[in-house]
Order: sequence, then structure tokens, then C-alpha cells
Amino acid sequence: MVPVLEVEDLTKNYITKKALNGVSFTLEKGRILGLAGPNGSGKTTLLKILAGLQKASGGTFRVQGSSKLIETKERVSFLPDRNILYPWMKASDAIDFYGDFFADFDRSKAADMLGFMRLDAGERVKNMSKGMVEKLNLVLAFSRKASLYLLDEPLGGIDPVAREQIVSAIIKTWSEDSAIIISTHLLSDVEQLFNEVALIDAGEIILTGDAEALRIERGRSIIQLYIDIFGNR
Ligand SMILES: Nc1ncnc2c1ncn2[C@@H]1O[C@H](COP(=O)(O)OP(=O)(O)OP(=O)(O)O)[C@@H](O)[C@H]1O
Repeated sequence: MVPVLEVEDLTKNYITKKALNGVSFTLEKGRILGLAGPNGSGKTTLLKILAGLQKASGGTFRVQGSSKLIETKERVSFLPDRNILYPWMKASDAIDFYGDFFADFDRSKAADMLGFMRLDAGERVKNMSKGMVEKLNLVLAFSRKASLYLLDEPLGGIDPVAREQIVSAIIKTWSEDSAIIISTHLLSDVEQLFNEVALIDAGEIILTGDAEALRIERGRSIIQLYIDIFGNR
């Protein structure tokens, strides 16, 4: 079976900085990978390259076996770490916008998810709280029938109750035909979702593996493991 994602030796050089330095990993269908690392370690850069929004300086990646950008973009749904919707839009406008733009957008799933998140289709983005906007963005990203979902800090700035709703929505609505990468600093809130973990530091993956195997082998939760590795520097 072809993996959903194969990343090989990916690098990204900005003028003054190396943001990614030889990142390689594979992700199979039905798996959720937690991507964690300190600020500036390269998480967003990696996700943007996989989403086709930035060009790598070197290396390759394949989504469902294809490295053609036009195909990888079609197969990847990206939730950016900041809101990209216009303030004047109602939730229903945002759904129409995505529905028109993405051929794989499932409007009935979006309507169900809106209900689950207790969002009002007539509410405008400018009148929504930060948590509501984040939920709406998640509804949009998750209502595409993608092979790979990339969620960049989906819980940033969200209160604990809304975080719980977002995690539940991911569990409830995710189709195991696909795979997910979740980049987050809020490990304790989402580590229950992870099948796999990758810790990234200065553009390099320094630890990767099956989440449960790591917990058993190291006798620690993923958040404790993270603190052990990054806490004493
Ligand atoms: N457009 C850019 N030009 C120059 N350097 C950049 C640019 N974008 C990111 N960088 C640098 O690349 C490195 C990786 O940034 P990136 O945003 O990928 O980190 P991150 O792990 O997502 O950080 P955070 O956890 O703070 O969101 C950082 O050192 C950052 O300063």
C-alpha cells in the first residue's frame, strides 16, 4: 500500500536561516502524527511546503505516491495557524467559498460539523470569538475529502472547553482513509489523538516513533518526554 505521505530529505533555506535540514519520514493511512518542537523549529515551514504554499530548497515529498504539485495540492487540506477568512463573511459564505473553490468539499459534512461545533451559519467572522473562528476554519479544512490533513496549531488561543470540542470533532469526523499531521504546543490536550510523534528541533527531526510504543518504552507521556528533551536547555 502506498503511504499517504513520504518525505525525503526536505530542506528549506531562507536567506539568513536554515529552517529545515534534511527532514524525512513516512505517514500511512489511518495515522495521526503529532508534530511538536520549540518556537522557530520549523513546524509551520514543513506544513506550508507539504500544503504547496512554499517551495522546498531541496528534497522531495509524495502524497499518495505523487510528487506533482498540482496533485499533492488537491490531496492535502491545510488548516493554517491564523485565520484566513474575511471579517465580513458569514459562516455560510465561507462554506460557499470553499465549496466553490474545492471540488472535494462536502457541504453536508460542513453543515453537520457547524452544528456539532454549535456555530451559527448566519454569524459573521468579525462577530465571532477567536475560538469560534478557529472552529470554523477547522470545519472548512475538515470538510474536504483529502488524503492528508495538516492542522497547524488548531488549539492556539482556545479555551479548554472549546479545545475539548475541537478534539472531539477531529475524532468524530475524521475518516481513517486519510492521515493527519497536527502541529501543536498544547501536547497535553491532544496527545491522546496521536498514533505517532515527531519532535523537531532547529529544522531536524530529533525523535520519531509510535506514540504508544514511546510512552511504554520511556515510561512517560509525550508531554513529559518533550519537557525532558527541551526543558533543560
Ligand atoms: N519568511 C521567512 N523568512 C525568513 N525566515 C523565516 C521565514 N519564515 C520562517 N522563518 C524562520 O524559519 C524558522 C522556522 O520557522 P517556523 O515558522 O517554521 O517555526 P515553527 O516551529 O512553526 O515556530 P512556532 O512554534 O513559533 O510557530 C524560524 O527561525 C523562522 O524565524
